[in-house]
Amino acid sequence: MAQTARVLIPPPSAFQAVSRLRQQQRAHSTKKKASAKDPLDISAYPAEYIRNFSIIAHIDHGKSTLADRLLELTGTIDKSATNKQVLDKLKVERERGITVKAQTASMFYDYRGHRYLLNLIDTPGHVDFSYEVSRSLAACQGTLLLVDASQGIQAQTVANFYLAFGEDLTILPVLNKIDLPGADPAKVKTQLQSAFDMDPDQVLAISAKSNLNVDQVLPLVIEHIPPPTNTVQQPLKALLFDSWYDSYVGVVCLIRVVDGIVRKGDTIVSNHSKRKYDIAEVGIMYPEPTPTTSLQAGQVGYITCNMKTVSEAHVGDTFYRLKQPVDPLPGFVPAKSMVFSGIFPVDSAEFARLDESIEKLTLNDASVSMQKETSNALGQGWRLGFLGTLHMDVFRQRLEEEYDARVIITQPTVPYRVVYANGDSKTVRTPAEFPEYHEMASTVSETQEPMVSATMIFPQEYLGAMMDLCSQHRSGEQEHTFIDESRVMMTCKLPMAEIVDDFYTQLKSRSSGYASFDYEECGYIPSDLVKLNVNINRRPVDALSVIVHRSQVEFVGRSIAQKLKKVIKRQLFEVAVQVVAGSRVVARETISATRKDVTAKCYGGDVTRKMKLLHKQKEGKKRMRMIGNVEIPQEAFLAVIKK
Ligand SMILES: Nc1nc2c(ncn2[C@@H]2O[C@H](COP(=O)(O)OP(=O)(O)OP(=O)(O)O)[C@@H](O)[C@H]2O)c(=O)[nH]1
Repeated sequence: MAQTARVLIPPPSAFQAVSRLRQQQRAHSTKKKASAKDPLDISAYPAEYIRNFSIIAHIDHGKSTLADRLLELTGTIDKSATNKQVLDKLKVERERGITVKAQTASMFYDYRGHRYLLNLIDTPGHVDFSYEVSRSLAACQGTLLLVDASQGIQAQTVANFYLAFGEDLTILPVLNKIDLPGADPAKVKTQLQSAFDMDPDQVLAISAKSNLNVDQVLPLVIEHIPPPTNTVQQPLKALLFDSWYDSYVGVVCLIRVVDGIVRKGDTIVSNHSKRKYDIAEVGIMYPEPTPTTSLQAGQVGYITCNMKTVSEAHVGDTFYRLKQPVDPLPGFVPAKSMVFSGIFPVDSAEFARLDESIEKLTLNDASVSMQKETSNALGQGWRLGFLGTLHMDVFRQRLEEEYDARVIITQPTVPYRVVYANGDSKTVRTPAEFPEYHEMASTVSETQEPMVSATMIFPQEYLGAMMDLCSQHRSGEQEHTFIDESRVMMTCKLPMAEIVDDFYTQLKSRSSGYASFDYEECGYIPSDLVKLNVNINRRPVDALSVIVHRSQVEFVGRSIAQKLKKVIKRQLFEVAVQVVAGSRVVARETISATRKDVTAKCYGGDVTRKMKLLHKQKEGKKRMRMIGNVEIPQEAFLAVIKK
């Protein structure tokens, strides 16, 4: 029941002051957390006055901008110019202008005489991060489906709609960017009607940038999204849906309290590991972690406890109170890695440090799978599984920027399957595991590759170019339908290996950026696969091996040899680069001999200058790998990845 008289949180103006103070604290020192303050009492918010919702959309349709506006409107953050995209917290997100990690923020909002506690989850738009979206949706009862009024429905609009639909959430369509001259709200409303059977009259049209109609968003949320169920009297049942590592407080778990109540000092048990934890702090993301006296049924917030290692926070886990076990929540289907790549430290002395960094980073990103790997050429490293190539690239960037790591990433591969003559089969995640040429005929009965079902949406004038692109990437039969008079939705099956390569870049360039793309995995088909090995001066460099379809052997082989020729520096002797399929040389390049004297330009005396140059050369060499007697630069591995 409503207990408005007991609202103990400060009024919005005081919140602004707290928020401002917090920002100042953040700017000057990151040492002191808000935990020094008295905890907020949010027990006066029963489920009835809570709304948990997310914003989903295609990439760049304005989710983070709308989230900013809502946080400003509720006084959760200032309207200052520095408060841009506050929920895109990672450096990589700000640099690339994309959301990679779903973020939660709580707000208080007065509506029709009541104060509501609203929990908003901003989700990523890119297909590689859709796992983040599905986890976030498990903490919500409804979602805003945001569509750019100038671009209309795109591939991830469709994919995200079906994710939310599958979770049985209330979906509220919102058109954004109606301030743009190219915006055509009427047309996009028709698209929403024909694609999702939505009533055009129920679609709210806003501009998150200019604040137009943004004040109508939260009333829409309160009136149409159902509150969570009020089960505060029942034993504690909480879903762990996200977690991260904070260097001051350790592991932070984001939870949705489904039943009961949880407070500081309680002892809870993880259903996954059956380990006990004492809760050190509970709180809400406001938008920074802000302690509260409790979290109760329907509320979304964080807990910190005595979790020692980052791997203990198992996303999808259910927590319950000690001695009061409950039926666990269904959790999540584990994210399936689509792209596997080897990661090795540039300097092998950094292995232990990199191991720790990767472990921390994978806690913040449960969709990365990890296993140790040893390469003849690169030493000890890891084989990591990612959801896509952007995901892989973002992971690498975060390792380098947030953990100051220097790594070599090998050519990504998809999980192939090898069926042996004796009936056994195995999934192959690295070229090293793939049978050699001579073994194929005697022991292997079939090789298979994973396929995806791809959806593309684009203006109809690009239909020919898109059909061409798919055919060149070994697509199956293509089907297309018109979603309005000028836009086409095309679907087809493609080998996953084709899309981890440069498919997306080509799709964008051939459609002048207008085509959008989404895919989901759809099983394996038999495929004639061949392993290509690279020999440098007759020594195999296992980290450069690739698995390709037989039809691509010559083309890929030539391209690898040419790229390596460009990036491997000339040595004091001649270097032969060979790409081989079994004993057959598919392509060969020769790098002629030279001698590089870095001090050549230093005429005359200054010995310190010469020393400096020689030292610099030595530093540069740390980024090299010796394969036999040939130095291979880091760029060689990157060159093979890039087309
Ligand atoms: N003109 C106009 N531009 C907008 C509006 N809303 C957002 N933008 C701009 O659109 C771009 C993308 O906005 P974001 O909020 O980062 O989009 P997003 O959906 O969060 O992006 P991802 O998280 O990467 O999927 C930014 O340059 C915004 O300034 C709007 O209402 N009008």
